[in-house]
Amino acid sequence: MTAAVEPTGPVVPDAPAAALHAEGIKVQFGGLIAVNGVNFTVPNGGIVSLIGPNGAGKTTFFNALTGLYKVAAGYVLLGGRDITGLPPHRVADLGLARTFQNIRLFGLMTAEENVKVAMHSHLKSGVFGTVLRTPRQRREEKEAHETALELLDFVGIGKTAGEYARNLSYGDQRRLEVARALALRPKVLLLDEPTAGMNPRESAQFTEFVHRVRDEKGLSLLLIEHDMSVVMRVSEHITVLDRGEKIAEGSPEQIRTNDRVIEAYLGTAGKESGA
Ligand SMILES: Nc1ncnc2c1ncn2[C@@H]1O[C@H](COP(=O)(O)OP(=O)(O)OP(=O)(O)O)[C@@H](O)[C@H]1O
Repeated sequence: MTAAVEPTGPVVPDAPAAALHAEGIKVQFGGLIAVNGVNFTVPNGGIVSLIGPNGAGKTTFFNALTGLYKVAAGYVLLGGRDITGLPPHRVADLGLARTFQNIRLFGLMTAEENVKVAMHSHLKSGVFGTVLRTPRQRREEKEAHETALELLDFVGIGKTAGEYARNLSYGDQRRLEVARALALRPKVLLLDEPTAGMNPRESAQFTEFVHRVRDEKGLSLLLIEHDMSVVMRVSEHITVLDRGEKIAEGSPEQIRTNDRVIEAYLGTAGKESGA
């Protein structure tokens, strides 16, 4: 593989040609092994879901991928580059962005300001530019304003640009989180329970939205999702965790009919959920 010029992390020569690849990931909290030797791949342009019962280790695995938790063993490759052990902000700069299970917005900032804050790492003007309001800084401000509005439009909440984040509906706050993650210009986007709290209509629209994000922004996506009807509709590939271990992976059809998955998680509800 050819080494792209990036500021950190060695290029691993035989890394699988994937957007994101994790190998042998282990995360421990004292004596508890929350994730145990998990291998995992998000193909370029793929939409992958991570599912499993409560406490299976899904969020812990996400946190290990994004540098929030330290791994006890294993490594993570983003586009073939080793990002293991890098702090979350470096991981985000290198192209792995995420949303959180519990929405993390600045409630007393407007929707537009929330998106602009995320763009900060891409702006070139330093402290002096900010203080002196140089022409470059004014130009960047204008561009940031336009990009923020474009992103808000893209996620379907352009009209709320001037509203405080805390006044938006729950579904719109989730969309704002996605806009903010997209402002980082990621290569891979991780969504942690994106439809939690959405009404059935919003959940149904969400499937189409995820495909649009992938197609129009050229991203790969990884989701943790509890709503099985969403999982089965949105995913091209599903990985199932149970008690920290990967117990199955495959297409929605393969997962729906996998005996081990049915026993551990889906029960009859999984068999009944539509494709
Ligand atoms: N910060 C932590 N300290 C100690 N134990 C933790 C911590 N975070 C998670 N755990 C434990 O690790 C295991 C995996 O939890 P995790 O939250 O990753 O599961 P999950 O699959 O995301 O569950 P849910 O679907 O309920 O969000 C659980 O036993 C949990 O109690």
